[in-house]
Amino acid sequence: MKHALEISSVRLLFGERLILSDVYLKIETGNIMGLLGQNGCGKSCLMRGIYGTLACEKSVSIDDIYFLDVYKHPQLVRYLPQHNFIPKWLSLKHIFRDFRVDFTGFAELFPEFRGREKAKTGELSGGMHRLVELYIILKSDSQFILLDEPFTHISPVHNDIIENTILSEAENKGFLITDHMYRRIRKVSDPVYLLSNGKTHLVKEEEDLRVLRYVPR
Ligand SMILES: Nc1ncnc2c1ncn2[C@@H]1O[C@H](COP(=O)(O)OP(=O)(O)OP(=O)(O)O)[C@@H](O)[C@H]1O
Repeated sequence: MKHALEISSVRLLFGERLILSDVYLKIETGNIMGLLGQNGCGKSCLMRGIYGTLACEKSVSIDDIYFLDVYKHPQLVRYLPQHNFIPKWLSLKHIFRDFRVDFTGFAELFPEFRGREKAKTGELSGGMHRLVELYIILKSDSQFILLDEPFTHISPVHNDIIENTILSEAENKGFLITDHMYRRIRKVSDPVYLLSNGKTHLVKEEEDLRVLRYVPR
């Protein structure tokens, strides 16, 4: 079944500083929407605003039902924040069970985790910890997935596997992804927007990124 996440009238001010202004996005099942933008332009704030963990003016609906706090409905939306969110004392077994994600499938894709089900995330390297968080979010049973910097901290070979996993999960989900690995974002996403001066600009080709001063000329 196809679902639609619609975000409109997003406006965020910190003091006098306007961070987001009249942002509109529509993500449907099967869409992988990419979001690029300079450091500090408001990408994470936008995701947190949609998710409901940052207060801002907004209208967020899924299939025409409006939500202020969609984070209370993990079957609808899951969010990978920029920073680690799983406590270091939890075992992989515990985490995969809580998120109802199959550990065996994970260990088949990433053989270095084979036999490590009882390991705690605190025993993993930073990148492996991140990989666990990323995988359980994108494999979770949810209609829409927001990923804040999924590719950062992950090695290129693992990122190729993650890219393929996102593509296959997108058969039944909609994604909003932001990362500074803009070539990966452009490869996996369509459409791609660049957030600048609080507004979204559609990116069709690499030259647009130069014109919008995201990449150097
Ligand atoms: N609680 C807050 N109070 C005041 N300003 C804030 C607060 N949270 C974020 N900001 C500011 O809002 C702006 C947008 O922050 P945000 O984290 O969304 O940027 P970003 O686009 O995700 O950047 P990056 O690519 O560096 O992660 C930044 O200038 C940041 O300093």
